[in-house]
Amino acid sequence: MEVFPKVLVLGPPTCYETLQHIYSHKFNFINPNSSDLSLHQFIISNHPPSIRAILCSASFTLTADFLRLFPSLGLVVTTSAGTDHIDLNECRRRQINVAGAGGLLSEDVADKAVALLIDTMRKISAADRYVRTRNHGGEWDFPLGYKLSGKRVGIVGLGSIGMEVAKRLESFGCIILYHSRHQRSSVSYPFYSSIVDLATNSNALVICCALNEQTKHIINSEVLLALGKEGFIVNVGRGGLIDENQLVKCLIEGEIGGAGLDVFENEPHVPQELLALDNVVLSPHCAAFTSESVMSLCELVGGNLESFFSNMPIITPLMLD
Ligand SMILES: O=CC(=O)O
Repeated sequence: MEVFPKVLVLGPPTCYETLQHIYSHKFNFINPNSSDLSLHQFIISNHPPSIRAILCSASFTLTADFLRLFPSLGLVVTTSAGTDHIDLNECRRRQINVAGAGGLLSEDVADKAVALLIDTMRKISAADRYVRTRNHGGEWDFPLGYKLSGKRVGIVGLGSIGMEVAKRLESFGCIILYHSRHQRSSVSYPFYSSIVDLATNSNALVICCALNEQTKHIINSEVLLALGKEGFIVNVGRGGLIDENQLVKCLIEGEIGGAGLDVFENEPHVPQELLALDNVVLSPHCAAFTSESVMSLCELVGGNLESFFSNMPIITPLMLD
């Protein structure tokens, strides 16, 4: 009987069902989330020593301790653009390859960022609620939103997602400014090394950088106050980039104009206070996923696994130096 390489599935990623369908004749997917195997049962089983690859989504945290359960591990494939859920130091130390989504999700995330910005500024979701709850006759008297065209939008993190956001917002007539780890010589947008200065000079901030020790709570109360009462913030990065308690406080006290949030600090928990605010648009961490991106992810993940198990270079390696 042919023995297929074992791939541990954690998360499980949105594309897993399709992937399983296409690749179950090549890989032995082990999904401890399934009804017949719990994670604990899996860990104490005889599987861990023979696991050579892990497939995960951003919702499963791969700590160094967890990775140490797999002495033969050679590859981690994540279906996410972000890699903050993986202990990259441990992967580097053990020379475990890490494959990410590359730039595959950038366009979808950028579309969602722009949608959230327009939604919060033009009150689209609030208008929808308004019509649904007042559709019994009587005058309409809906509050004014803000024009997007001509606004100064500060992008935090001008990587592949940030660049797609900039491109889209330029075509809406916005003026793009940015903050990034380094100034980029390939763009002429004004660069701000200080995020408070960026906020002071922006009507809206779009947060698209990676979460790491340097960027945790990069958006704190000082930044939010600098953004101001008519300023808007959109987060399609990670919840931990914003000090959520301070964000909630600023929204309640009217210190900023509104927020469009795809991500939260303690997912799937969303602070109760946000649910009651009409100037906040909430989304369940799904900016990256469309029918099309999930199909493309399947192909990419399958390609990365096939390359790894045939000793070829993986397609979208993360450079761990
Ligand atoms: O959040 C989703 C991703 O990182 O792709």
